[in-house]
Amino acid sequence: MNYFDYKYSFPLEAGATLPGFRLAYTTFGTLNEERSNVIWICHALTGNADPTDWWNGMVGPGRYYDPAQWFVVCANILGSCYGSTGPLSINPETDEPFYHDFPAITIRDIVNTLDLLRQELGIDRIHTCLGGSVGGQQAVEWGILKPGLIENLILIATNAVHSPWGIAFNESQRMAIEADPTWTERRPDAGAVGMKAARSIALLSYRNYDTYGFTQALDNNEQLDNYKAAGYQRYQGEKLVSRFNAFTYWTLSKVMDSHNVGRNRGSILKALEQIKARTLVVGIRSDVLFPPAEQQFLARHIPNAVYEEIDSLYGHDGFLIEFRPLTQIIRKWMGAEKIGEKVLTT
Ligand SMILES: CC(=O)SCCNC(=O)CCNC(=O)[C@H](O)C(C)(C)COP(=O)(O)OP(=O)(O)OC[C@H]1O[C@@H](n2cnc3c(N)ncnc32)[C@H](O)[C@@H]1OP(=O)(O)O
Ligand SMILES: N[C@@H](CCO)C(=O)O
Repeated sequence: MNYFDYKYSFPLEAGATLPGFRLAYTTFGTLNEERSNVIWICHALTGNADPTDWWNGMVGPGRYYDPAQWFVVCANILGSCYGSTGPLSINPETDEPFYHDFPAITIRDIVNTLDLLRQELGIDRIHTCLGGSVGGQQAVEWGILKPGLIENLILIATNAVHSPWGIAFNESQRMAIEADPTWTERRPDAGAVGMKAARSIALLSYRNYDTYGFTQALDNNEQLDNYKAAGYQRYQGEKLVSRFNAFTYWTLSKVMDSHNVGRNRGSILKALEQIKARTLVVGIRSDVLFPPAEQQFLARHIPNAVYEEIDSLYGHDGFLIEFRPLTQIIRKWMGAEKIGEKVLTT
């Protein structure tokens, strides 16, 4: 793991200022002489800086993004808890962790920190920037913020503005955290029980009716309790608690809520029109959180974007699982002769 320490005050979009920040990041492969082989991967809500961990079907030896050919960069985002500055970091003004005092941050702030890291690494063009979900929110924002920097933009299961539906899911999760009586305490595991319930709520939006029907089917007709689906929800909550914290969860859920590429840019359409990168947008047919209509909207309004759709039993989380169709679509698009052709599959 590498660290980038930015030692200057960093004004945030919502008004507060961070007294500097740290980003944890990984790189794989070698930057070529022309500095033209950069693949920048933006991670999703609870991801980290190591895509060979959570996207191992896309990145690694023999994968589409093979470090033998590409220089792959991924940074843990501001506000997260895998090495970058977040609510559990020490606030230099108090010498104590920020906890509830961590300031409100936005996707645009996160992208500005990524861009500072990019400059530090001496990268002046990104061959491909890609991400799914919150990762895609960063990628589209970066494409607007720095037109001309990114040559190829791949936006998967993401949107231009977070939907009222998505915000409602996030608020329900924050309500679960607030209902935990420990949430007001200043300790790293405050709100952990609430976060378990929050993850359980979130899972309903990351999967769908069919996912549960297929993977958590009733054992028999005689059952009165102890259903598999119930055990699964609890297990997933426990699993997140073992690797995450409620402060970060809260902060990043707010980051999703405020994602809106149109803010202070006239309109969402005007913002999307600024993108110069050749763009591929991928939707997942069974995604109930970021439904395909959101990606079709992106593809309609980003100049020369191509839209593709994949199937997945997993719904929204399909972007973390469906490596084969994703690779096929990216390979086809990268090799596409007719750049600018719009393929809208409904
Ligand atoms: C530092 C870090 O660890 S970062 C971890 C990396 N994670 C990220 O980057 C976030 C993105 N990743 C994810 O969100 C997820 O890992 C996904 C979407 C890719 C896959 O989700 P998973 O939880 O692995 O898959 P799935 O939903 O099928 O659940 C399988 C798990 O549930 C358990 N499970 C399944 N059914 C049940 C049940 N009825 N009762 C109890 N447990 C169950 C399985 O045993 C399995 O457990 P395991 O994860 O300990 O092996
Ligand atoms: N399952 C994803 C969230 C959906 O984007 C994560 O935990 O990061």
